Amino acid sequence: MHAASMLDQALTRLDEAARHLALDADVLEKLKYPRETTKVRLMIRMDDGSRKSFMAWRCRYDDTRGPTKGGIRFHPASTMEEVETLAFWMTFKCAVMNLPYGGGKGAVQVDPHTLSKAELERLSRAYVQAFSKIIGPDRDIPAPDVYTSSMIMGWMADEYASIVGEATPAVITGKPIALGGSLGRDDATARGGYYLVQRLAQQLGLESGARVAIQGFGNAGQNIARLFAADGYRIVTVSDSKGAVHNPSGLDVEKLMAAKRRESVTGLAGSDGVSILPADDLVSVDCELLVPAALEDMIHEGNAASVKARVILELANGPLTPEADEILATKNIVVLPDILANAGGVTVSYFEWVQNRGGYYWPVEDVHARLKTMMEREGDAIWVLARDKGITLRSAAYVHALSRLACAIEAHGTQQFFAS
Ligand SMILES: NC(=O)C1=CN([C@@H]2O[C@H](COP(=O)(O)OP(=O)(O)OC[C@H]3O[C@@H](n4cnc5c(N)ncnc54)[C@H](O)[C@@H]3O)[C@@H](O)[C@H]2O)C=CC1
Ligand SMILES: O=C(O)CCC(=O)C(=O)O
Repeated sequence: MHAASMLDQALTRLDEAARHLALDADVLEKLKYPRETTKVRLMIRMDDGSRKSFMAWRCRYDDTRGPTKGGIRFHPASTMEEVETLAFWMTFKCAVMNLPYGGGKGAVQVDPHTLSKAELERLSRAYVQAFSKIIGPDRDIPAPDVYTSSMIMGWMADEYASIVGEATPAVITGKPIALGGSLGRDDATARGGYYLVQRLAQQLGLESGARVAIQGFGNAGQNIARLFAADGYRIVTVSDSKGAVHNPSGLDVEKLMAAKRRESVTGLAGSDGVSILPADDLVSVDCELLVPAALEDMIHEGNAASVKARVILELANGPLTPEADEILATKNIVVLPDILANAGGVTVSYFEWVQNRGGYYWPVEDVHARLKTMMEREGDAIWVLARDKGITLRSAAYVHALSRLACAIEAHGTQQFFAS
C-alpha cells in the first residue's frame, strides 16, 4: 500500500470528473479534504496480563448528504491516509447509490489473527469506547471491512448500547441477525457486483462459461466465487494472502471455502488438477473476468499491461492505481469501478439501518430484489453517461456521484449544519 500518496491519487479521479461538470469552486474545495479524522491509541489487557496498545482512527470525510457511513478495518498496514482515502471513496459510493449518507471509515492497526477471541473482543469494545462520541445512528455508522466480521459488529453494538444506556442497533450495520442484522448483508458486496455483471453481461461480452480469476478470498471473494460458479462461470484462479491456486478446468468453490476455513486456499494444491501459482501471477492469468477482492493498489503500472481479462470487476476498494487505469484503457479493458461495483455492501447496510429504525424486518427475497433494482438503476445510468460522454465507467461513476454531491452542497447554502 502506498499510503502516503493514496488520497492525492484518489483526488485525481475527482479532478477528472469535475472537468465534465460546470461546478462552483466551493464544491471542490469542500470535497478535497476530510472533514474530521480522530486518532486514538487503544490500550487493552492481553490474556497473559500484559497491556498492549494499538493505533486507531475514524474519519468522517463528508456529511453533506447525511450521516457518515463506512466500515472498520483491522489490518497491520492500516494508516491514517488509508482511512481518509477509504472514507473519500465511501462519500462517492454513497452518492453513486443515492443513499442518504456521507462517507466515513475507520481502522485499527493490528493483525487480528495474532489475537485470541477474548483479546479481539476487548479491542473491539475499546474502539467503541474511544469513538462513542463520534459514532451514532444519525452521525456516523460503522460496518465491517477487511478482517472485521458480524461477530465484531455485534460486540461493538453491545458496547455502544451499554455506553448510551439503551439498545441502539442502527448505530452499526453488518451485525449478527440475532442482534438486528439484515438478512442478505453477509453476501451483499459480492451480490451487488454479481447483479451488475448480470445486467451488463451482453454489453461486456460475458456469458455463462466465462473464466474468472479472483484475488482475495474473504467475504467479497468467496461470495462472488459462489454466485458466479452457480451461474455457470468457471473460477480458474483464486488467491489469498498466502498464495494462489489455479485450475484451467475450474476450481471447486466448496472445496476452496473448506481449505480457506482450515487456513488458506493454497491447501487445495495437489488435488484434482489444482496447481500453485505465485500470487503475483493472478493478475495476468488467462481469463475473461478479473475480480480484485483484496486490498488497494494491487494492479499498478508494473503489472497492468499483463492483464488478459476483458473485464475487471472491482470488489475491493481502490485495487487499481490511476496509472493502471490508463494502461487498461489503451487495451480496451472495461473496468467496473469500485464505487459502483462493490456498493452492494453499503446498500444492504442502508437497508439494515432502515429496518432497525422501523423495527420491521424484511425477508431475504425483498433485500435481494431491492438491491438488484438499485444496482441496475445506477449501473444503467453510469453506462449511458459513459457512452454519451465517451468516458470510462470510472469517470462516469464519479460524474454521477459528484453531480449529486454538488446539488446537496448547494442546497445547504453557505452555513452547512454540522451535527457535532
Ligand atoms: N466486507 C464488505 O462489506 C465490503 C468490502 N469491500 C472491500 O472488499 C475488499 C475485501 O474485503 P472483505 O472481503 O470484506 O475482507 P475479508 O477480510 O473478508 O477478506 C480479505 C481477503 O483478502 C485476502 N488478502 C489479503 N491480502 C492479500 C493479498 N496481498 N493478495 C491476495 N489476497 C489477499 C485475505 O487472505 C482474505 O481472504 C476490501 O478492499 C474491502 O474494503 C468493499 C465493500 C464492502
Ligand atoms: O456497509 C457499510 O456501511 C460500508 C461498507 C464499506 O466499508 C465499503 O463499502 O467499503
